[in-house]
Amino acid sequence: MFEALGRPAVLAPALLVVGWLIYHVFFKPSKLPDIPILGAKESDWFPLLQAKWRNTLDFKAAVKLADAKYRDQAVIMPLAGSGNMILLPRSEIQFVTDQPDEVLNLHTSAIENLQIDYTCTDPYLVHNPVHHKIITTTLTNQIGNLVPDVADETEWGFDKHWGDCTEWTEVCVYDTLRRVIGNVTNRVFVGHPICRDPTLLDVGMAYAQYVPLTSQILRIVWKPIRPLAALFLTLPIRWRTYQFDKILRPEITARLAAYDARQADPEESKSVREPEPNDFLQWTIKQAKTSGDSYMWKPSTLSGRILLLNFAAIHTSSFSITNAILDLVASKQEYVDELRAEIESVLAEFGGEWNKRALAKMHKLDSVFRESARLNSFVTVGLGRAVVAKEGITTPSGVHIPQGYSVAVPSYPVLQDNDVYPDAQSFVPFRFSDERKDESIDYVKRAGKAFATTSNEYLAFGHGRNACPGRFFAANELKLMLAHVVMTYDLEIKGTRERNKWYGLNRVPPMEATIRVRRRR
Ligand code: HEM
Repeated sequence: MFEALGRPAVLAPALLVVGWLIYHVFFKPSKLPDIPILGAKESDWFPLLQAKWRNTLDFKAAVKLADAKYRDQAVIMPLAGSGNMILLPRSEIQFVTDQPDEVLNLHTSAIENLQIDYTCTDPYLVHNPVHHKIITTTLTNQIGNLVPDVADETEWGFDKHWGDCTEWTEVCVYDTLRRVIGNVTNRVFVGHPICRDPTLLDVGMAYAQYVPLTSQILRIVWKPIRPLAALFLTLPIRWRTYQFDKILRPEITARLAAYDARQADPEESKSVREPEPNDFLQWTIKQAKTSGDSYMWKPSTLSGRILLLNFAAIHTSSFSITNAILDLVASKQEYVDELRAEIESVLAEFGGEWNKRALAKMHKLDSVFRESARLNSFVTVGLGRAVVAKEGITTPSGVHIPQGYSVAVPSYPVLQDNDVYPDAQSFVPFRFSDERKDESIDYVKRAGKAFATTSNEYLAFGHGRNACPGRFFAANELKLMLAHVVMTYDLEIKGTRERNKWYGLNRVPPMEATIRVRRRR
C-alpha cells in the first residue's frame, strides 16, 4: 500500500485531497459574523470545532448557556450536522417571524436539513408542496365534519392497543399511542379500512425515522461524494416509499377511476355510486385533477404526498400525547377527576355528542396539552430559517448574517423561564384554562392561551406565517383522544415519570416508559 502511495499517479491526487481538507478546515476565510461562539473556551485551539463537539454531546447545556450568558446577544451555535447556525436572542423572535420568505426561508432550511433532494424519492413533492395549502384550507375547514370519524377510530384504536380489561394492565405509552395516532390520523388521510393496515403504519413510522437519521449522516458526508453515498444510504427510505406506494396504489387507482366516472356522468354517479370519500387523499386527487397537471395525479405522486403527511403528523402528535398522558398520570388524581367533570358537563350540554364546538369548550382539556407542550416541546430552538436574501440580513442588534447561513431562536429556555411562566418547572395542568377564565384579561389575549395558538413565548408549533399548518387539526384530534382515555380508563404509574431525553437539538419522551391502565366499569 505504501509503495502505491509513492507513485505520482496516486500521490498527487492524495495530496490534493489532503490540501483541500486542510484549507477548508483551518484556513478558508470565514464569512461568519464576529460574535461569540457558543460552547467555545478561551483555551481552545480550534474554537469552532471544539465547540461543535461540546454542543453536540450536550445540547441541553449549550442552549442553557446561551440563555444564561448571552441572553441579549446573537451567538454562533456550531452543531454536528447543522453547520454553524446563528442563534439570535429571544428579543429578536418577532424580527425573525416578521421576515418575508424572500429573506428568511423555512423551506430552504428544511430542504437542506432533511437533505430532501436525496432523502425524498420524489423531491418535487417538497419543492411543490400543494399539500400545505390543502392542510390550511380543506383539512382545517373540515375538522368539524371529521369528528365522528376521529371519534370512531379513537375508540377502535384504544380497544385494540389498550384493550378492555377491567384489571390493571401494563402498556408501553409511546409504542401504543403512536399506533393509535397512526390509525386515527390515517383515517383522515386515506380513510377506512386502509388506515388500519398495520404494514402501512409500520412503513410510515419507519420512513419517519430513516429520513432524519439518513439526512444527519448525509450532511456530514463530503459534498462531492454525497450523491454516491446517498445511493446506498437512502436504500431503506426508497424501500419504505415503494412499500407504502404498493399498499395505497389499488385504492388510489380505484379512486381515480371513480373520480373520472363521476366527472363524466354526475347524474349516474349520484344514484349508483358510493358517496365521495371525505379525506385527504380525495382532496389531493381533486386538487391534482383541477390543476390539469397529470404528474400531480400519478399514483406515485399521490402516495408520496400521503407518506410526507405521515412524516409531518405522526411523530409530532405521538410525542405530544405521550407527554400529556405521562404528565397527567404522574400528577394528582384530582386533576383527572376535574378533567372528567369538565368533559361530562360539556358533553351533557351537547346532548352527549362529540363535536367541534364541544371540544372547543373543554378548556381544561386544552390546557393540559398546552402545559405539557410548554414543559416538553421537542422544539428546543425554534424558527430555523435559512438566510436567502442575496445581501444577507442585519438583525436589530446590528449583526450581519450573510446568505447561506441559518438562524434560529431559543425556545426551551423561554418555556422554562419562571419570569414568563411562574413555577415553570412544575406541571400545572390548568395553568392556561385558569388564565382563560380571568375576565379581567382582554378576550383576545385569553383566547391566545389555547393549545394551538402560537406566540413568541410558545414556539411548540413554530410561529408566524410558517407555523405548523396542521396544528388545529392536531389539537382537535389529540383532545378527543385524551378525553376518550380519561373517560374510559383509570391510569396509574409506578414510581416517577421518566424525564424526556435529548437527541441533538430535539427532546423526545421516554419511549420505553410504561403505565398501568384499567377499563373503568
Ligand atoms: C402536536 C402535533 C404537531 C406538532 C407539535 C407540530 C409542530 C410543528 C413545527 C414546530 C413545525 C415547524 C414550524 C416553524 O418552524 O415555524 C411544523 C411544521 C409543519 N407541520 Fe406540524 N406539528 C404537529 C402536527 C402536524 C400535523 C397533524 C400535520 C399535518 C396534518 C402537520 C404538518 C406540518 C407541515 C406540512 C409543516 C411544514 C410547514 C411549512 O413548511 O411551511 N403537523 N409542525
